[in-house]
Amino acid sequence: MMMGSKSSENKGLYSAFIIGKACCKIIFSRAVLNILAAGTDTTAATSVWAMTALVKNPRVMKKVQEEVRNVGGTKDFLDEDDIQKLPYFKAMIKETLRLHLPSQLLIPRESTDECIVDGYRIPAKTIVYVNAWVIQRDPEVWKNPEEFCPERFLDSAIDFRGQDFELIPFGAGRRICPGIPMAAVILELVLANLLHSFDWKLPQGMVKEDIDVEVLPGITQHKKNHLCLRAKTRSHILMLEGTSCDENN
Ligand code: HEM
Repeated sequence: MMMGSKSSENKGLYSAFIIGKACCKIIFSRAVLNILAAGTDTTAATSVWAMTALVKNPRVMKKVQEEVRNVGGTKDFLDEDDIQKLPYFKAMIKETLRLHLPSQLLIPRESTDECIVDGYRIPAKTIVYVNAWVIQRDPEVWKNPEEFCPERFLDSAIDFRGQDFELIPFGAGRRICPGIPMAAVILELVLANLLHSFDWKLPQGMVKEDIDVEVLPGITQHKKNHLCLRAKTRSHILMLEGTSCDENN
């Protein structure tokens, strides 16, 4: 994608794109937009799914909050160093990405050579779709796959960085998500601080069974219906209201 122009040499990526033809600007802006879309939508959706899973599983919510608060103590803000001391919290994020991965299908691949997968012959040059959602709920791999149970990762080396093919919310191989470090830091900081600073209650009259896990159609799997919760600090209750929550409050 780098544009060949002597004057663009050593002037950085942006110069390489804009010097020359107008279409280079378009390519550059599309590339930036792609990164923004790929990065913001997915992390936002995953944060909502994590909170959804936690309010639906009060046992996990209690356990993860205890861990976060033991480490956070009276601090106002948990930083990246604090988060390294939170094994259960990190396991909770893995479990969220196992059950509620934002991209269910990975980027399509083309097979280079003929091969046999599980008895099926895949000719060369076949477009192959990898369904990570199905892999991550495979009962032959995961015990009680539908259950939200971070404990499964506590004594396990399985990670989401593309080496363990049973957990591939960021994909694997050459086209693996390049945003993993950024996504991990954002998810950890956002969720740890939400759990540290607030208790999360359902709107009056609602029980956890009322919270659905329906998904909006689209490339990124967003929760279809807004997650509406009351955030309660130690000293007072902050009502977090969205327009769609009004009827519940
Ligand atoms: C929870 C957060 C995220 C999830 C679950 C996620 C997931 C994915 C997946 C599944 C792919 C396709 C990988 C494959 O087919 O092997 C992908 C690609 C990509 N992701 Fe992410 N992503 C996340 C956050 C981010 C962030 C924060 C950025 C950038 C700041 C980012 C940038 C990209 C880009 C540019 C690609 C395309 C890579 C290519 O075409 O080769 N993603 N992501």
